[in-house]
Amino acid sequence: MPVIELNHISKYFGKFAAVKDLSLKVDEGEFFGFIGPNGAGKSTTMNMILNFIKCSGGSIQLLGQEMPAADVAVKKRIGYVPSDVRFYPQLRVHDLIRYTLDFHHQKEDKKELDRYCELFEVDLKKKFGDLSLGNKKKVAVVCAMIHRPELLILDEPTNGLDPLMHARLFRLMKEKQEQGVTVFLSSHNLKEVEDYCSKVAFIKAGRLMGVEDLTVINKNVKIITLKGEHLPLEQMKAIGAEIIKQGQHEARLTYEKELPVLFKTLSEIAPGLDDVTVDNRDLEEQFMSMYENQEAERI
Ligand SMILES: Nc1ncnc2c1ncn2[C@@H]1O[C@H](COP(=O)(O)OP(=O)(O)OP(=O)(O)O)[C@@H](O)[C@H]1O
Repeated sequence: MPVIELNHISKYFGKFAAVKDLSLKVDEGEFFGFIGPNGAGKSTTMNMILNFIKCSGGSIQLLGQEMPAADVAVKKRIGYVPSDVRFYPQLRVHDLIRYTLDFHHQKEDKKELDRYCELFEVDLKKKFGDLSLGNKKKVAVVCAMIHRPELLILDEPTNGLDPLMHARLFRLMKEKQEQGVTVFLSSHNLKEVEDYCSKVAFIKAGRLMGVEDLTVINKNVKIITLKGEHLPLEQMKAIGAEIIKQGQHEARLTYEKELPVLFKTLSEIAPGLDDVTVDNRDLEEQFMSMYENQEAERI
């Protein structure tokens, strides 16, 4: 069953389309990455999902219920970490967590709270306004998880966290997903998305560029970089390689056919070149080639 279902949603700010005709399904128990360059429309999409802003068009179903009609009922089942964390500065962290639990009609589980506080080094006695950016983010993470949500929506949750906390947060999200929680997160950290997510959606200029299953995305795809005075691109194209970037003395190509054919061709062309490298394609390469090749329009 889809936990998040977006049907042709759009968001216009005046005439500017921040999100345009975006349809997406996130199934129960998935660890779903939502990636795209700055200003692509990730936060706008999340804000529409959570009914913080109204869609200009399209419809949204969350946890099987129609939004915005089911707003409060659905939000009780969701944990959310915003990209820009803002709570009342005068509130102590412990009070903030108590209010979160009250909203979700839940009692404090001391053992669980202690575990999160230890994991993220959160000081319950501090005033929220006195915390650093990273520590505010960690409090937001605890607030998002403490009421045991079925769906976690996290907007660049690792922003401001140090590498140790990055790792701890991703491990905790993975643990939640293994317990059946659906995780939907936007991120600029492609390595982490690649390591943890089962699916990834690419968004650019407000449009969905594609959804990829990360278990198959990079299988058998090679990235070949050729450097030299004369690049034998026709010979590479003849064996099925596709050019993804071409400069005067350097070209990058993808290849996903028979490897013996590739290596035979490379051994023939290598003597005329300055350098040849062959790598497995990773998410970063996929991301870069997708963004370099396609320029979506905004109307
Ligand atoms: N309230 C608003 N009024 C006008 N334009 C807006 C508004 N909110 C967002 N935008 C524009 O919509 C576009 C998408 O912004 P959004 O914050 O969704 O991008 P993002 O993918 O989350 O970016 P980042 O990775 O930098 O956080 C941007 O060009 C942004 O300037």
